[in-house]
Amino acid sequence: MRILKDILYKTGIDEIQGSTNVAVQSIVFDSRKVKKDCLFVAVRGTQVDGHQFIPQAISSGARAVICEEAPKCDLGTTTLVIVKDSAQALGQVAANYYNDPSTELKLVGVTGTNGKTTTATLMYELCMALDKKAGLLSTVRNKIGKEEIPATHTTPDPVTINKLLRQMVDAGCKYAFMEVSSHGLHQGRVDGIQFAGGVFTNITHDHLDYHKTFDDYILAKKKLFDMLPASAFALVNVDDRHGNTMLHHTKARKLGFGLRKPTDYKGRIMEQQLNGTLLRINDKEFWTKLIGDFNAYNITAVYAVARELGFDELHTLTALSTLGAVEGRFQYVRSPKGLIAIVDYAHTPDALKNVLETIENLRTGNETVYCVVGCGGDRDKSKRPEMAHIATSMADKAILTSDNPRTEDPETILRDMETGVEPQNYGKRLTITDRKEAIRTACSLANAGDIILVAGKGHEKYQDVNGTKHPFDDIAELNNAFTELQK
Ligand SMILES: CC(=O)N[C@H]1[C@@H](OP(=O)(O)OP(=O)(O)OC[C@H]2O[C@@H](n3ccc(=O)[nH]c3=O)[C@H](O)[C@@H]2O)O[C@H](CO)[C@@H](O)[C@@H]1O[C@H](C)C(=O)N[C@@H](C)C(=O)N[C@H](CCC(=O)O)C(=O)O
Ligand SMILES: Nc1ncnc2c1ncn2[C@@H]1O[C@H](COP(=O)(O)OP(=O)(O)OP(=O)(O)O)[C@@H](O)[C@H]1O
Ligand SMILES: N[C@H](CCC[C@H](N)C(=O)O)C(=O)O
Ligand SMILES: [Mg+2]
Repeated sequence: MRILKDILYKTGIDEIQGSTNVAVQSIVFDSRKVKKDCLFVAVRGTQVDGHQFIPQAISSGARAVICEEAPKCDLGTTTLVIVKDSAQALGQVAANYYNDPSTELKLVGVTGTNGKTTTATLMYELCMALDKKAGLLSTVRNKIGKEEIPATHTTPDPVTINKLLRQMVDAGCKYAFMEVSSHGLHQGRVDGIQFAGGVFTNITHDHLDYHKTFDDYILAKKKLFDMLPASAFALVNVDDRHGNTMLHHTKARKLGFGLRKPTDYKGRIMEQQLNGTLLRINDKEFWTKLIGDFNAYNITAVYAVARELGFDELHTLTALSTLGAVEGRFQYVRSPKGLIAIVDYAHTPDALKNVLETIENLRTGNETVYCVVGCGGDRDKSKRPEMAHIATSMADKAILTSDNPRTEDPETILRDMETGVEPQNYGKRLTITDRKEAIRTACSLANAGDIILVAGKGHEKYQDVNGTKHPFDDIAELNNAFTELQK
């Protein structure tokens, strides 16, 4: 419970009608979830305008309403607070409600098209390995110390974020790491949050269905760096051509990491094998269990963050070398008879290309590389032909299949993908709509020593068809196929 007037600071108030000396029991931004004496915040969304639900919120017992425009209905005893930007106000009021938990933590935000989950999760695991209690907000899971809380979004709504950060502080966490998606930044989900550091991994093609232009997408990511205070650090991948753009208006300490250009944290792959990578960062060399150039970037960023947070160099390196793959990120599944499958969340053209390149570099002989891949429905359509092109040109055999068709017809998605297959690669591809069947087919075609990449779903445990999430797990499907086919 909080008194309204105590939680309205920095919300950009234009006008108040009614008393602010009233108690609110919770903050709600969905009229369907309104409870008695809550504060309802009306937000203009991507589908509907939350303002239209103000009368419903009031009749369901909202004690106060924050909005941009006064409703026409009778307010009764409900207090009305008119602000310039409700989404921004929601972020701020949520932080205020929970007493600014982000200021009591060293909170590092990670943004970028690919690598957010891996980088944030490795940072969290590094802290825990060093006996520094930490929290994590990620696509795969949220963590408060060792306690696990299921994740619904990459970056949750502001009320959930602040609630979880407060729970982290109460549980004794000193550090927290979170993925900050471009949707989250654009929708003000982290407005009101104070970061101790921001990390930019990279930016490539994705989410152009939502952000419309690549420039808008870049600007959304840049917002994280624009909002950092002077006491924070801003760490960017200098090998990405938009890395420096992120730093243009930041007040924070500017730092770089990368594998190519000289910079503050310069990594270099010294040796790469199926079971790990010998990495040099500046003048320090160590083994990591992670594989691939992209993971060398991720590990270099994690090392840089650890050093910027003041962690001891030797302890950090020792702990880093113990960390393994993040679930569904270049995760190995081996068959009893020596087939190697790799489950990876590559769901963008860039990620798919990186993973196939990494596999190519790990080849020791004449292994055949199979790639099972699909593209999500109700998502950026322009990546479909590109991903099919990458799969059929880089793997020896590609099996195009479904990945969360959502409200779209899976066959239509596959036809979109097929337009990217070049005539010389027609013979290398099979199209099998049913993902289970696609995985099984790859397993039946492959022989010992061959490599099967199953891309796109990673840790996901479902296939979303028309709003119903049917249980589905790439790893379980692979293991079942290995058993049934005695591979
Ligand atoms: C497209 C998108 O990002 N939508 C998010 C957004 O909802 P919206 O703007 O679409 O909401 P809306 O339906 O237009 O409604 C507007 C407002 O009216 C309210 N409302 C609506 C109906 C009603 O009856 N009563 C009512 O009060 C809604 O609660 C909302 O506040 O704000 C909601 C609250 O924060 C989010 O849950 C929701 O995420 C949806 C479910 C989603 O799928 N988001 C994905 C695309 C997403 O955010 N992904 C990124 C990761 C992307 C990546 O990098 O891979 C993420 O961070 O997870
Ligand atoms: N630094 C990186 N650069 C490019 N690709 C990467 C990088 N790290 C991981 N990947 C690839 O991208 C995939 C997704 O990685 P990860 O889940 O860490 O990214 P993410 O940014 O959290 O994605 P999402 O936006 O869907 O949450 C991985 O499975 C891997 O194929
Ligand atoms: N965060 C991404 C995940 C995509 C994963 C892929 N399996 C799909 O469903 O398209 C999105 O929601 O666009
Ligand atoms: Mg993620």
